[in-house]
Amino acid sequence: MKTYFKLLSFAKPLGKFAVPYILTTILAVIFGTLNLALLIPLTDTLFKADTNAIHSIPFPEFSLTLDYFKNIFSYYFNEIAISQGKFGTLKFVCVIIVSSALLSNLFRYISQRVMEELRIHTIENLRISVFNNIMNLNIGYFNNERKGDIISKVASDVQVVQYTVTSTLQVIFKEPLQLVVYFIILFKISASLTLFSLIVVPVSGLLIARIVKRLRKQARESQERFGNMISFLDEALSGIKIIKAFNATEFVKNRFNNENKEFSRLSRSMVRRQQLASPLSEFLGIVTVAGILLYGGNMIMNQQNSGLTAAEFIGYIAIFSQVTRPAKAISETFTQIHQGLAAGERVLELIDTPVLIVDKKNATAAAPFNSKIEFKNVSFAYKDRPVLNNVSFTIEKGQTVALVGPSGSGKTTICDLTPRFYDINSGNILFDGIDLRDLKADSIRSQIGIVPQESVLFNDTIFNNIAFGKPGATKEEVIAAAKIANAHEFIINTENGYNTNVGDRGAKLSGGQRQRLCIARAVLTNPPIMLLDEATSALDTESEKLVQDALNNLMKNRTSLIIAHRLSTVKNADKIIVLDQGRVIEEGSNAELLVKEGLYHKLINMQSFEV
Ligand SMILES: Nc1ncnc2c1ncn2[C@@H]1O[C@H](COP(=O)(O)OP(=O)(O)OP(=O)(O)O)[C@@H](O)[C@H]1O
Repeated sequence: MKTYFKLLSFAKPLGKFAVPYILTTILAVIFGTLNLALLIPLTDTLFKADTNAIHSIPFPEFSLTLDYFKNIFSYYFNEIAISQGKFGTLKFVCVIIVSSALLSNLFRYISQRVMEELRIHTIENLRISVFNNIMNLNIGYFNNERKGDIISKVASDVQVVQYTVTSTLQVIFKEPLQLVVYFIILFKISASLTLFSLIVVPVSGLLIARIVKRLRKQARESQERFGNMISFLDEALSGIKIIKAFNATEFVKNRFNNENKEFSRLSRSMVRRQQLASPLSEFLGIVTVAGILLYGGNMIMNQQNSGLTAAEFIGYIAIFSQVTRPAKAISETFTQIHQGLAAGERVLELIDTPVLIVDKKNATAAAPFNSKIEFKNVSFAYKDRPVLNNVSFTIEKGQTVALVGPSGSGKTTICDLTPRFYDINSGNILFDGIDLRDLKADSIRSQIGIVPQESVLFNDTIFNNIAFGKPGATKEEVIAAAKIANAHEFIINTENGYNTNVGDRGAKLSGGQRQRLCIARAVLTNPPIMLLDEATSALDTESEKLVQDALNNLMKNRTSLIIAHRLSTVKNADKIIVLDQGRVIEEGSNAELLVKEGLYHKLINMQSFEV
């Protein structure tokens, strides 16, 4: 129930929808029921022996009861029967039946429109909240979650919530109201028959509750399986080249098929349960109608003093046969709501995941960078896996600092800590002497540019990929950045120049071209500090030179921290930090470190760097 109300809170402002919905639904229910109740005078007229025997009745006195309205109807009905005869009365009843059917359907249509509005509005809000929260989450969250699962929560689970949880809103109000109104009329016609029929309702309720009990757990499991399938799909699509190169298509297909089979098994079992509820309640409904036929028919046949006329009995059966419809709708909703709630829980988990890296209340905006970044006794662990141990070093403004060390020594981690993608466990990272945690994260990140090892491009035009970090950048600015990044020449030779689409993750471009676009993007935002992860993938000499020149242009007049993979980079760096197993073990210039004959010397001798 908590989940349900939490999901409903996304329907705000509920009042805007609730009032018109309730009003139109009440009217639809009233006219809908009237329609059926009119069967009684209709049958009465058809089977009445003689209208001449009818006498005038007085106009009823006003009172706010059901009987008053019934008496008004009887009055006019009587008058018409006297003046127009049998056929005239029949016409009168038919006109009223048609009018009330028209009104009932009109109001039902309006109420459904309001409900659809509410449904779409709620889901829109829910989707925005989920996506916003995902974007706000810290990078660490994504290391532990499967991308496909997140995708399936946003894409599929939100949809399930739409079709189950919000559709129950309709059922929660309308169907019970319809049931109550039907039962009022039924009681009015015959209290004893209605009491008899009421015995069956709790019995069918209990039976259905038993059937649907396991549904929620199954629904959750099946949604998780679906998430796995999307993950596989995502991985398979991104790694299609490798899959083919390693002849692993069969392996990947099998993995996907297994998940798919398991998902289908769960879906089958769930659907069977869900579908059992509806025929069961319908069957129980028919059993009740048959019971009433026996019981009520017997009353009439024996002419017992029940006050029930044949016409009333037919009207009664007609209305009672309609009772099963809202009852069925309610039972169906109960079976579906489990699926909706399970999906809702998964979506809410994502919305409620706390954003771990948030600005302190009194955080200030960092002033433009003007002196140094300092790591002071920094220790850091990914969850409980220690990675950096008491790391200290300084990057002075204008310096180029190279990080070197064996694989897994913690170079990337240091680069990720500088823009505060993670919070450290102990020590301080100081930006111009102020701890990162006392500054607004945005104000630091806006002063840091990142060129990752693997180019990150979006399926968009070249222009938009470059202008990504600077919304509203002009064409001239983008071209100037592309020129500095040695990218302009190749861009204007593409099919549509700056408007060429780069394909999924930049698939339509070469590796060197992708890198140069990423460099152009960094140039355009013009940050004073650059974090660079040098690409290790071998490019041909021509392309390599273009990229290297572009990087040199980018680093000019900036402060740079580089994960170095090239000999030229380390040689030209102002300072080299040598890491081993999360510790800084050497620090100095190329010449100083070579003299020491330590790890750096060893790395050079092992030809760990590309020339
Ligand atoms: N998200 C993560 N969760 C847990 N452990 C991680 C995570 N990312 C990295 N590590 C671990 O932290 C250590 C340092 O990783 P890091 O990526 O910083 O090394 P690196 O020096 O950049 O390595 P390489 O040169 O191979 O890129 C490694 O042992 C790695 O296994």
